[in-house]
Amino acid sequence: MVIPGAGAEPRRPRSARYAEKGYPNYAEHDQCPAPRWRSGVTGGRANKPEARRGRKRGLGDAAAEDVVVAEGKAPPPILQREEEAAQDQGRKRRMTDAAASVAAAGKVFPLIADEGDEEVEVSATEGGGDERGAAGVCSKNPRLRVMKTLRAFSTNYLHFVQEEQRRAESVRQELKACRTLKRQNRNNQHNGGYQEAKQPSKRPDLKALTKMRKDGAILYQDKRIGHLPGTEVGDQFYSRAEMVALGIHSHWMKGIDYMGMEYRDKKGCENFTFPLAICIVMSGAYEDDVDNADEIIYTGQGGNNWLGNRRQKAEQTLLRGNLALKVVDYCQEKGVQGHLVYKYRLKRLEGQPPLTTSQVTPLTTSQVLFAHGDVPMTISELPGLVCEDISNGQENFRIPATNLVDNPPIPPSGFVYSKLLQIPNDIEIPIDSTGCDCSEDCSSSKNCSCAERNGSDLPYVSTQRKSSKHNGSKHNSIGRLVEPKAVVYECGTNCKCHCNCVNRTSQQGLKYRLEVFKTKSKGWGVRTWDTILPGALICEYTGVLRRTTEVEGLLENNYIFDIDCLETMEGLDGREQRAGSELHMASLHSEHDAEMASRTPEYCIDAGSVGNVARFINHSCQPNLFIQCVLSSHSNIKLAKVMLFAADTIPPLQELSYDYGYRLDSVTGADGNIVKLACHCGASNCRKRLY
Ligand SMILES: C[S@@+](CC[C@H](N)C(=O)[O-])C[C@H]1O[C@@H](n2cnc3c(N)ncnc32)[C@H](O)[C@@H]1O
Repeated sequence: MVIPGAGAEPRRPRSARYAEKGYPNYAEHDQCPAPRWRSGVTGGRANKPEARRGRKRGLGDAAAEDVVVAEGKAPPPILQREEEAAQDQGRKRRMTDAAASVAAAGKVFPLIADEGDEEVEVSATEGGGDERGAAGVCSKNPRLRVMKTLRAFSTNYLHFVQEEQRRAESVRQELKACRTLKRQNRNNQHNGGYQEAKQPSKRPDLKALTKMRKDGAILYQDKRIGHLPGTEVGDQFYSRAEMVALGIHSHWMKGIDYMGMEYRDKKGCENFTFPLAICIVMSGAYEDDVDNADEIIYTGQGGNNWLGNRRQKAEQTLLRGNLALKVVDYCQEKGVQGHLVYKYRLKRLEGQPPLTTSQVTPLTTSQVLFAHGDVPMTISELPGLVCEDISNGQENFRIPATNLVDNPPIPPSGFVYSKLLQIPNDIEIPIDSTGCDCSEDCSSSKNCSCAERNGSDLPYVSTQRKSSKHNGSKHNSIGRLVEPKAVVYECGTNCKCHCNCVNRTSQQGLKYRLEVFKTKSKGWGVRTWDTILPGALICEYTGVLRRTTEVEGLLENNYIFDIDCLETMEGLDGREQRAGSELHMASLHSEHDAEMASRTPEYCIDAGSVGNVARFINHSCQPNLFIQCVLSSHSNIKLAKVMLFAADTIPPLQELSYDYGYRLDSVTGADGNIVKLACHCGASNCRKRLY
């Protein structure tokens, strides 16, 4: 058959989609720190600093079918083609093996090379690809490089959001100083300010990409045909900018990424015909798209009213990306709005792993449910529902529990839910007598003393969250931690700002719908129903505040968390050390010399019999959360609150996890022997043991 485009054996492009339309609100974190866990096995090691310092606590190708329409001839409709193909082959099959590329909303389906296939890497400048990763990060594990690059993008993004908000605020203040608009217009300087305020600044996500390009931090800097190491079937991207940061897709807006005619003579490209599509994004923006996860009907690019109602407003042409994708099964037909659009049928390659979400949940069907970032579920419909709300109404959202593992299914038991940390009478929490003088939100204040304590900027930036009809959230603005610190100083009792001030982010309760579910090998776990953005607060780790000496020797309590800001920041064996931590450590030392005298944590949080949803969050060697110590109404870091934040964009139904931070062989039993616990996190870099 004729394949205009593909010469010999076609290689498979990647196809991808991102979960939400529009550009995202990101954040980032470099490395997940080590929280502080105590094993209930014995209290033997609790007073051994060397044990504590360990890991122990704390913490298609478009290619494919050669069904191509002869130039100038109207192609038959897809289904007709399909039928023809099926008849041709004498079996019920929709497309040939070759015709298989695909994605489900928000997922990447790196197309798996056949055995013996070599990945073709093509540099725009010379043969051979270039993958440097997040600003020169040289991890050998491609998956870790992908994670680090995404986190680097988020950090950059949040910094630029913060910078933009500062700029806008200073212009606003300047304008406020003008008495009347009339006077502003007469006054050149102020008019200049007004103009500046009106000038849209470059988008923070694009600024972040520019910076990453400049720093050589884009992971795959040159276009490639085929699978990109480190990306996996089921990966979801919140924005195309993330994909550009990785180098999966080269444009932040266009749907089809392709290699143009200039690649014809490049080394390694001899067997291809160009232009050749290498990656597509299915974002939900085209109303003519159909997404069945294993098979999608993809609308070509162009003619969409991006800035208006996002409907098709003009006919598409068979140029650029559309031409590059014209190598599979495609046709031209009238779309929903009556304009001619190009449609391409793309199918998953046989043998690809199933979608991650369908592996973890019985909720998913073959339909892609998460195009807008949330699971459209009601609690009463949940399969395996054993409890409608483990929080008994204490949280902003109900937290259901499901159990599809035990027979008969049983709910979580043996604890009392408490949204707040319980303070026993014999532990006195100091209260600071000072606070900031800001009115309303501290982010709009020029001289916030709480910002100063955090090193001049507030630790959080407020970003808008897309409203979701599913979660009924009234919380459209989300405070996100720009980067992890040894300690975050929030506004507290004596601050004059409003309770919705962004610098009270951890005091505002749950912002995402969570579910406690029974896992096959780790007991209960927690997963999200909403897309969680990097830097967003998940929840506090609550329980009963105790002296560490009290819990020594407590057997069978797997829910004790040592409060140790230093170790959380330093990480374990340097593994989880966060970017800039030396700086934070230095400032922490200078401010808290007295408390630092002893490195032994004095207090811990015992969630054994009283606690919140955090007590169900499991350990992972490749976690998506990290621990952050937070101080608000007092300054004693030994009594800091322990908060869990998102390290990455976490798609719906993904299990939440953090690194418990045990060091191997650091836990001993009552008999003095080392106790081991197997890890079932399933990460590619799993250490196989929690301790
Ligand atoms: C704080 S609890 C987490 C919630 C717990 N799964 C439950 O059912 O309540 C910690 C305990 O969960 C289990 N656990 C957590 N992460 C695990 C992992 N990656 N592999 C195996 N077991 C894990 C271990 O028994 C651990 O002592």
